[in-house]
Amino acid sequence: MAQYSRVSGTVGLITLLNPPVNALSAAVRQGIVDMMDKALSDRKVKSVVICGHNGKFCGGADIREFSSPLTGPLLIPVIQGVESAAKPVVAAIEGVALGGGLELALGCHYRIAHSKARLGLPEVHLGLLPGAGGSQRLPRLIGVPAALDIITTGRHVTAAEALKLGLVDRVTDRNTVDEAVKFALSVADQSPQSRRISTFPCPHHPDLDAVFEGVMQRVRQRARGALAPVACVQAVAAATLPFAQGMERERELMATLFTSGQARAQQYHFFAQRAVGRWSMPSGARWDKTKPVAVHKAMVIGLGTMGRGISVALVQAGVSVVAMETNEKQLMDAKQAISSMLERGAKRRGVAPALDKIRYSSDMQPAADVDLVIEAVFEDMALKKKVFQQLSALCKPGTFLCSNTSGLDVDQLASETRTPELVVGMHFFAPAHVMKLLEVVYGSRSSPQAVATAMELGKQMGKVSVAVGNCRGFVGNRMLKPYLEQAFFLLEEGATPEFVDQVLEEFGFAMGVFRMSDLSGLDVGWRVRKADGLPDGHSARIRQGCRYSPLGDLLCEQGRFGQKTGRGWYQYDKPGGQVAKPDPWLQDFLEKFRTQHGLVARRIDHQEVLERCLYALMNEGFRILEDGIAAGPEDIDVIYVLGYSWPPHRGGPMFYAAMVGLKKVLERLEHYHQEHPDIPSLKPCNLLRKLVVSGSPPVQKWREFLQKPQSQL
Ligand SMILES: CC/C=C\CC(=O)SCCNC(=O)CCNC(=O)[C@H](O)C(C)(C)COP(=O)(O)OP(=O)(O)OC[C@H]1O[C@@H](n2cnc3c(N)ncnc32)[C@H](O)[C@@H]1OP(=O)(O)O
Repeated sequence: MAQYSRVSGTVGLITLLNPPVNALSAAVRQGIVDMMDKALSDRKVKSVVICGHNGKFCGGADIREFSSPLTGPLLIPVIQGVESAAKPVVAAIEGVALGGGLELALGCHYRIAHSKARLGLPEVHLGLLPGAGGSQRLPRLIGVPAALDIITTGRHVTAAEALKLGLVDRVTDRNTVDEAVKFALSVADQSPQSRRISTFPCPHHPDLDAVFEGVMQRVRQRARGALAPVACVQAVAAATLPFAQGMERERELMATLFTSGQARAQQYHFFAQRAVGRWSMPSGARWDKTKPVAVHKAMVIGLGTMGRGISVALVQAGVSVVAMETNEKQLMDAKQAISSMLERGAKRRGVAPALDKIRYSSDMQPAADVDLVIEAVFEDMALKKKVFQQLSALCKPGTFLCSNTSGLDVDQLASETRTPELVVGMHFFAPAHVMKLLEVVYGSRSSPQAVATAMELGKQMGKVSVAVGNCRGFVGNRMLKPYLEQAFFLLEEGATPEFVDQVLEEFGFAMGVFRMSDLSGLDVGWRVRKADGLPDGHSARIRQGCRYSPLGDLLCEQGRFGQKTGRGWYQYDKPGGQVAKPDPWLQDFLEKFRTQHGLVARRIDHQEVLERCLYALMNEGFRILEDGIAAGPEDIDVIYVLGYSWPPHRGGPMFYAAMVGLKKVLERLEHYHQEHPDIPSLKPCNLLRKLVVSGSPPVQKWREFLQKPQSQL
């Protein structure tokens, strides 16, 4: 809803009131209409200010309303009503003006922003476009190139940048509403006629065609099949037409997006990202019943790529860091690298680099005086255990001990310490100062407070933290295994790496499985498999009664580790090269392999690649839910979108399973398992069967079918 009062004698003040972000629900839209009527019919009122309750202008349309039939007045006429008002209307922007919130501000005749406010049109992240006139008014106000940038990236603009762009008229450090009221008084006698953005022509640009072509090309490349970014460009292109025609085009494009499955997927992802913050543990411990401990000082042990990124993320979050590395040369290199990462980051954010927040050490002693340690040494259990033993002896009581591991047993590490309750896994993703995902892994003895502290620290670092149980590979890497396996089996059966990658990239992954494997290095998994007892030079296709593909191992035995060696599943022009080219050697190798094992290459189609790779991955997701390793499908989906480049417009693997239809997924898995009975990951899991028998409920209802979770190894 909206509140109305008359202030300073002649200013009508309308306050949007819908905590926490004053989203434009039906009641708020109706409130704006009613309060505008009141202000315009009050003879004493000469000008109007619109502001938001509690220091937040408006977070946009109420996204929750998108899933049911719209009620109340539509936002477009509400904004038109504001713009066409005969009295000047000023937007007082504090906190955020996003989406429909900024569109409402664009309907006002003047915009005053607080210096800390953020403005943006992030609809593209919800699978939409700014469909309440934003795609038409913004380019008219700030020009096509700047509008295209803001609309297609959905990024938030600071008040300072908004002022530079001409998006706001004034920026203030003082009370924004008071300033806006003063401003409204000063323009009370002026006609708003010349301030109506819908009447502006689109500013001239010498080569608009080239601008649109360039942006469209970039957007299509980045979009990976997402419809919204492309529609955003098309909508802005319509801003060069007369306003009414542009609005009609915006409406048509919006209607297509609105009913697309993609918008549903991205809106699900928006709420899923927030839902994972409400974590729970098998013991019944929960986010709202556990207080995290504030971390002022942390230590990072091991300054390889991960340790460096983690140090930077901590410093940028305002935590004092001791970065430790025993190898002096590595320590010096790390210091240089971390300083330049901090400087680059600070430059991007327009602040001073916090170089004084970090100090370096070549020994473990400073661990005695920190609140939390993140161990980020090489992924080797024996080495990590040694570090945890040392930490246990050194740290003061209450210090949280965290391991940046991508899949090792957190309970084993905890058992090396005197305080297993303070031990958790913190699985960062590379580059750790950039990637938004953090898996927080609780072991069987981790205390709720340790989990809450790691979750909160992740949030402070700007990450979306997901609490997961302790099992091999946790959630993300555990699901990756059957996915990779299927890709290897498909090669054995007749596919090529290029074809498998092409299918997965068309689906929307940033990189197909083989290009990704070349980038991250084939040797990483090989070393883990060898540590698990993989015999050298052995190419058997059946291990412990199950199908096994030795292809990756055989490539590693040839020194083909991927990009870093210039050869892997593809060939590169040099070690470290990035352009993947099909390698005739690999074709020959695959043919020989098939002959050696009596395999006849068959034609594998697009559908089989997708179904076998993705359904095997989803099936593991159902098992993870069944085992209680993830608390709900949202947790898995957030992990896959933020950490494994699953296309956001497909929601995540569990959401996608629901979109495809659980019955179909089950049938196809049954079919493939019948064809390949020696591949256990294709055997449909019980939870999937149970959901199908229960009529395939929507993904939001799956939690009702899950047993009480428990930590499992
Ligand atoms: C014709 C169509 C016209 C217009 C289309 C649109 O306007 S689409 C909406 C465009 N707006 C956005 O995309 C903004 C989305 N919100 C945010 O980015 C952040 O929430 C925000 C505003 C920056 C605040 O961030 P903060 O970290 O402070 O809070 P949090 O994200 O946890 O949100 C708090 C709770 O508010 C809920 N919420 C936020 N925005 C909306 C919204 N637009 N509609 C409905 N609900 C919203 C959010 O879900 C949180 O609630 P929770 O119960 O925890 O899920």
